[in-house]
Amino acid sequence: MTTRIVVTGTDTGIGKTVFSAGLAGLLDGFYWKPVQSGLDEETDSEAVERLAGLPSGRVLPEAHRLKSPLSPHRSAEIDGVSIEAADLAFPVLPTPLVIEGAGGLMVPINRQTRFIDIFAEWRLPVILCARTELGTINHTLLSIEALRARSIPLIGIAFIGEEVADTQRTITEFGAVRQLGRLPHLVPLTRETLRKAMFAGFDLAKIAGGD
Ligand SMILES: Nc1ncnc2c1ncn2[C@@H]1O[C@H](COP(=O)(O)OP(=O)(O)OP(=O)(O)O)[C@@H](O)[C@H]1O
Ligand SMILES: C[C@H](N)[C@H](N)CCCCCC(=O)O
Ligand SMILES: [Mg+2]
Repeated sequence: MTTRIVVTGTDTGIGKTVFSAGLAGLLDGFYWKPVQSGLDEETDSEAVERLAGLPSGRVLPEAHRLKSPLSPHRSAEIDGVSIEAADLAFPVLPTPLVIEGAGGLMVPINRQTRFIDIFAEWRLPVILCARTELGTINHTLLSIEALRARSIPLIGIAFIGEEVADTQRTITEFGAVRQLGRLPHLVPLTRETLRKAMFAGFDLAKIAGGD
């Protein structure tokens, strides 16, 4: 059973947090967003508190909370702080832990280090979230290539959005990667609709089985 899973994505704003909330709920685990940039609106951790249906204490505090909703490296500079890789040592816990990056793989945490460099150090299995809309084939295959070039274990793709069967098939075939499932855009998005959609859309054995 994989106890620590990194959730990353092909871009910012594609649904990593909602998927992470659903996954953490399904695994009855913990959630950690090491670096949160943007504090004026609901943070990722607050969204997971609202959506995951976990007991209190399961959403761990961020290592960095940065004011501006920008790339972490820039948001940190504006706040006059520096994010170091050592700040992002993941906690060792007895139960599953879902760790969410920020934006996509190449997003920098400072002027020398990107999230993908952290993931390569961690060597934890990764789930890559991807849209299903036009444009996702390129973004997803590029992300897969970047993970493979660094031997970062990739459990598979979590598609987010309406079904586009040929796009999903094209990505899994060219990427030689498992499709873990698909999370549609939920209206309304609630703890209940998310839990139902995760049970319907994903095979936990494929996910928890690891890379
Ligand atoms: N499956 C979904 N159903 C309904 N709304 C969704 C879904 N996935 C994402 N959203 C909405 O889309 C917006 C962006 O989603 P989310 O915050 O999960 O993106 P993200 O990839 O985590 O972004 P970031 O890179 O900032 O962490 C949010 O308002 C979220 O509520
Ligand atoms: C602010 C946003 N919600 C994320 N937390 C950070 C996204 C960084 C994206 C950087 C980029 O790819 O240009
Ligand atoms: Mg997020």
